[in-house]
Amino acid sequence: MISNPASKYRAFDPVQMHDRRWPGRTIEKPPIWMSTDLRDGNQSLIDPMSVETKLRFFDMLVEIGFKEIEVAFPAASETEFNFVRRLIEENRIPEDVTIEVLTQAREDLIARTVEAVQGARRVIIHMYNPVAPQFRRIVYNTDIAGVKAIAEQGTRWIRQYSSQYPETEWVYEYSPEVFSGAELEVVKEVCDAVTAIWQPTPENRMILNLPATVEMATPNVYADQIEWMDRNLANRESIIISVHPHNDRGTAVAAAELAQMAGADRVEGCLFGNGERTGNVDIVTLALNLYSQGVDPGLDFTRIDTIRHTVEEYNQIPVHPRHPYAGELVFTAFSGSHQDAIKKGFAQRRDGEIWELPYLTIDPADLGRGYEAVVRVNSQSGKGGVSFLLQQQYGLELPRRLQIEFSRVVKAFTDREGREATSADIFALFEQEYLQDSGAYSLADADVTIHSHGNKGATEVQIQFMENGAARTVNGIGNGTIDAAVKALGGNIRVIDYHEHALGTGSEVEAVCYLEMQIDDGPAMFGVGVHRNIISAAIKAIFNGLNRCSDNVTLKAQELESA
Ligand SMILES: CC(=O)SCCNC(=O)CCNC(=O)[C@H](O)C(C)(C)COP(=O)(O)OP(=O)(O)OC[C@H]1O[C@@H](n2cnc3c(N)ncnc32)[C@H](O)[C@@H]1OP(=O)(O)O
Ligand SMILES: CC(C)C(=O)C(=O)O
Repeated sequence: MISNPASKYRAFDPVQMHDRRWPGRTIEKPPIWMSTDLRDGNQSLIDPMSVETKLRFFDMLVEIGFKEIEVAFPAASETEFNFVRRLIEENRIPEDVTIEVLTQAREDLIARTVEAVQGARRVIIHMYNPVAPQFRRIVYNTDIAGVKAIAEQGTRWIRQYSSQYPETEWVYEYSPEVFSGAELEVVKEVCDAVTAIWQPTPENRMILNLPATVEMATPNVYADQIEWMDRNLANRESIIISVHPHNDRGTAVAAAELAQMAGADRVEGCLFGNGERTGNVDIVTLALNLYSQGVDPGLDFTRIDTIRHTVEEYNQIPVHPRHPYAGELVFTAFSGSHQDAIKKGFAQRRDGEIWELPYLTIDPADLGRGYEAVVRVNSQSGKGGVSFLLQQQYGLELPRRLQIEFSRVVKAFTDREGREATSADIFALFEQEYLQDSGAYSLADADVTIHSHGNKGATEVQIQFMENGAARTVNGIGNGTIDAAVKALGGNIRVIDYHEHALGTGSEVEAVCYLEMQIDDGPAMFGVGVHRNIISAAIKAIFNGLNRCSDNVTLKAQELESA
């Protein structure tokens, strides 16, 4: 890089407009979408698509809901030409879908293009020629009158050749190429001249497509350019203003949105932003941005993962894992505070409510994605993520202090392994820590007797267990099972907290008990028990806790006389 970029590059001149209206507007309806995946997307690929691939891509675009699809530059190659013929001859174009084809303003190319679409019910024939000063000077060696004459002549040829097929409904689209870098008065002069030749009416409108062929300025500048055209074009009521933003500065989505606020009726782009250089504007993002604002975009991305995989295969270009809405990781939180907020959001969410999940702009389920990838755990994660996964995948609802205790176990794992802990890893760690019967203590059997004693009921528990290989039997009476079990085991166990819930459903249901306890002055820690019987689950939780602190434990349990 050079130390003085101003010696090589210059800032884009802003549009002089002091009463611009677009900043105060909002987008309340979708634009007319036009997919150019099979044309602008295709022309940017290392290996352009085969006819078969284009046929499958076309079907997918139809399924998503596109009503206008630029299918080819038919004069470019046999593949392009044959693809258009197959669409038409095999009746593959649904009644409500219009195909579009692109041509330069050259007679032979126009003739070939019209030949390619013969027999189609309705066609948008799209002609472009560069009008921007750089192109006039460098590419055409001509002036404003020269580029205007090319546009006019090309439009006449299109009229002439297309009129040979009156059974087709012809819609004309004209693009003053590199609109983004052209003088607005010049663009207006050329576009008005083209309009005057085509003579659109409010009933039969033509499309003026104003491309950011190269994105050259901040998106507000593009919006100003579009608003200027909206306000100054002749015969505006007979014109559909279309935009075609490229993404050279990485702001094509913003440019397309501001352009709609500025008066654009139609947007051309590609799925996931494929296209020349940095790509065309991404229609998936635009559509789902609308959706997230409560506006039906008219395009269906319910199966976003399938669409993404298919497009990756057809384009032979991967979609970035962080691509808005579609990337593999975009609904995934690794960091603790995000996971905590998401977990709380899910816990508080009720069906039918407005979506207000922290960090998740839309419900992944609306795009056919599950919630399992919403939270993933690595060394940046906290208790929220760990407990979310145990709850979502295994139905375990850990009490808060157990979440804190267990997340240390997981943190030690992720630090040690230097990698993500999957749900399976986390559950294995949980099983290892809390659900194993091995250890110094193991429960063999327990009998519970309820003594009514009038209103002052008492519970008696007899427990048979192994302590360091020796069989023992103890007995205790208390206010409830846990109290009685604790007394049977010697009374130096203090229960601090207790939670239980059902696990599973139907005949497979089990009970899980979480018991926080302290032995003598030792640290508080949890034991967990799972059993079909809730009482056994509670006693197992005590034994699990004993095993977890067995190094510091001396039970004061008194052997039963009879044992
Ligand atoms: C911004 C865009 O995406 S525009 C679309 C671009 N897409 C493509 O180009 C893909 C398909 N293109 C092709 O396959 C080829 O370019 C073809 C078959 C159409 C034409 O190929 P060629 O005849 O070899 O011409 P080439 O592409 O090199 O074009 C250059 C010539 O066309 C002229 N030209 C370029 N664009 C246009 C236009 N829109 N209208 C009129 N003339 C044009 C150039 O000035 C140049 O003329 P010159 O030879 O007199 O200097
Ligand atoms: C043909 C035109 C619309 C184009 O692709 C561009 O300007 O980027």
